[in-house]
Amino acid sequence: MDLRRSPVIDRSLPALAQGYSWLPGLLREHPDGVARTRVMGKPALAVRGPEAVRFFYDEHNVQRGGALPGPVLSTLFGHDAVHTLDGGAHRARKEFFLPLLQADRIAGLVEHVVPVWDDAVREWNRAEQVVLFDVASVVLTRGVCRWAGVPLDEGAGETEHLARDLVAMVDGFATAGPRHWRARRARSRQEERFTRLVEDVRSGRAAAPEGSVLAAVCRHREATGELLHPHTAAVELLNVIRPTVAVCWFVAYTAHALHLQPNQRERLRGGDTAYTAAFVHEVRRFYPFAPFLGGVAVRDLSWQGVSVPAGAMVLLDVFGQNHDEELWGDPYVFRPERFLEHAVERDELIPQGGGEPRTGHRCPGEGLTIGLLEALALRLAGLDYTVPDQDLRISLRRIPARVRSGVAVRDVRVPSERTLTAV
Ligand code: HEM
Repeated sequence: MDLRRSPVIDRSLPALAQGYSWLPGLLREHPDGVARTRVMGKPALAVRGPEAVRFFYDEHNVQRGGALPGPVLSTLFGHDAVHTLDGGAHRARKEFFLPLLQADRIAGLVEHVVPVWDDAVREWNRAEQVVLFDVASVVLTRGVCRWAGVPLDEGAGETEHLARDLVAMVDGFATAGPRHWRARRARSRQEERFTRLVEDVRSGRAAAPEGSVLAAVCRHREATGELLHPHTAAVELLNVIRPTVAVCWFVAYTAHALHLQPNQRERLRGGDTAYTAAFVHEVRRFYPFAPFLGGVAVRDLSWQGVSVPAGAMVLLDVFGQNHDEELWGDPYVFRPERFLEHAVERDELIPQGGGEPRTGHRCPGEGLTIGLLEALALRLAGLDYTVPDQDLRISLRRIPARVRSGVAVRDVRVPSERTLTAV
């Protein structure tokens, strides 16, 4: 089979309309795990499975330059972001993010977010109703900014504004409608503000706490030895803050899982750390977030007997792999125990990409995400609340998916101090 003879109809728009089921549907028609299509005007190969992950993450095969469409850069990642770089330029930029993989950094972020959550819980108790997605986004914004050394004018409601903008950037990257334009405006606004912050720190008009993410981005240098352009530094600082706040998607998914399977709440309250870790993996596997990843073939390639010409797109089906029956057996059942029964291989569970985060494009925030979710899932499970009637559906046609209601809760109470201090 030759990819040059791929379908002539471009699937970019139908892909947006079909959402998460697009590539899994295509791959179902090709049980050998290889499907041909056409996106962004180019022939494209869709792949999944641990071996495909290794093929995709080998930069002698697939690179990122030119793979991400402009509308995604203008909303989700920012232009000139680390996501778009290859080779030496990528490795030099990635150096800025690598300390985030360290256990002490992960613990530091969790230690900043947890007290903010605990303070917020007291407020939720006084409110008639709170939407967990929204309040978690504010908690995460306040916590990550304190940790990263980013100043916020609390009196002016800056935390809530920033939280809304960061959520909008994620929410609007894959649609052509008003959500997309909201995302673009949010990004422009915050890039401008963060660029000013970088310039102020460099000129001494503002202080960056020693050892903070803000201080690091202001000092970081490109492979050429030059300081990052202030706009690029702002883009990369946002590439730490924004995805950390996006953990609110998983907090709402956690609440969804606890509501539909109340026994999970009891298991988490039991305080078994291995079970908590398994639960968090299952939330990241089961619930939809990143649909697929794209790269460009750097030379004429062959994958499973299919010839892939240089310049063709290669798409890694992230959602499909996390729901692949061959890998998971019962992929559409929420069952954390699966992660206690079998150790998961590096390239099997890929909600945040595959391969090695140090050398490739795998998410450098995976440890931060897991650390935060372990702490917040335990705290959420430790709370008592009621869940009024609401629309808890999650549409797989919407990218990114989210619980439609955001999970509204009432009568929030901390049943005992023991539950909170067990974290
Ligand atoms: C909400 C949870 C998160 C999800 C679902 C997520 C998902 C992803 C995915 C799918 C990728 C692409 C991997 C690739 O291109 O091969 C990625 C890359 C990235 N993520 Fe995350 N992420 C999350 C949290 C974080 C956090 C907390 C950070 C903070 C540091 C972060 C920073 C990044 C960066 C900088 C990249 C680009 C890495 C590169 O291109 O080398 N992410 N993430």
